[in-house]
Amino acid sequence: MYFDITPDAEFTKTEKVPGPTKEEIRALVISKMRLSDKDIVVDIGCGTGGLTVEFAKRAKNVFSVDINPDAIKTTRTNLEKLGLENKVELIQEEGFQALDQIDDFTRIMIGGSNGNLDNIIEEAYIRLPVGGQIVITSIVLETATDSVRMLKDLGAEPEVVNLCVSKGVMLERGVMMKALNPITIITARKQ
Ligand SMILES: C[S@@+](CC[C@H](N)C(=O)[O-])C[C@H]1O[C@@H](n2cnc3c(N)ncnc32)[C@H](O)[C@@H]1O
Repeated sequence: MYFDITPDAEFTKTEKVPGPTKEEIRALVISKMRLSDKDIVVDIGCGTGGLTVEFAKRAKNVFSVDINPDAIKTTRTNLEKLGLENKVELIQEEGFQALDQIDDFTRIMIGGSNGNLDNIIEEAYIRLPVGGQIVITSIVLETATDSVRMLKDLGAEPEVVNLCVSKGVMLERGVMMKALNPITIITARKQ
């Protein structure tokens, strides 16, 4: 079982793709996903591959989806760098449409859903097996409130956690705490 989280600085980044989910946030997402090595994970909005690499270290296999071809390229680069490419199938597609191509997933992470959040959540939740887990990260408040509404409509009992992380910057006169963007994490277990 892996306990390490890959440091942010180890990821290859590109200007055209948002950077990896920060390592402290990734640590909590991994815990909320309740992953085992039997799980089949879908990562919608894989971006730089920050979460995909964490899932690949721990799960049986991973399907990573992004609408942006540069994100798929960047995620591939990061998987290869860490020797994890064999665990992951990359799909360049809109998240909702990609779900049609993926069978028997047991965990789903939604980290990007522009314009299609409701459809992705509904399709994902309905297809998860009982005990399966859905996790959504949001920087925009509306994504969080829409996710909660949608999950409640589907009969789930969502949990909501807001994470405000500050990191120390070493100055000559001391340590200055610098705040990162607050992230809301919504989690639900399929009932
Ligand atoms: C904040 S980034 C995710 C970062 C990623 N979790 C990581 O750790 O590297 C969001 C990503 O979602 C993708 N995205 C947004 N809407 C999407 C959709 N409807 N379908 C698929 N991907 C989408 C964007 O292209 C972007 O790469």
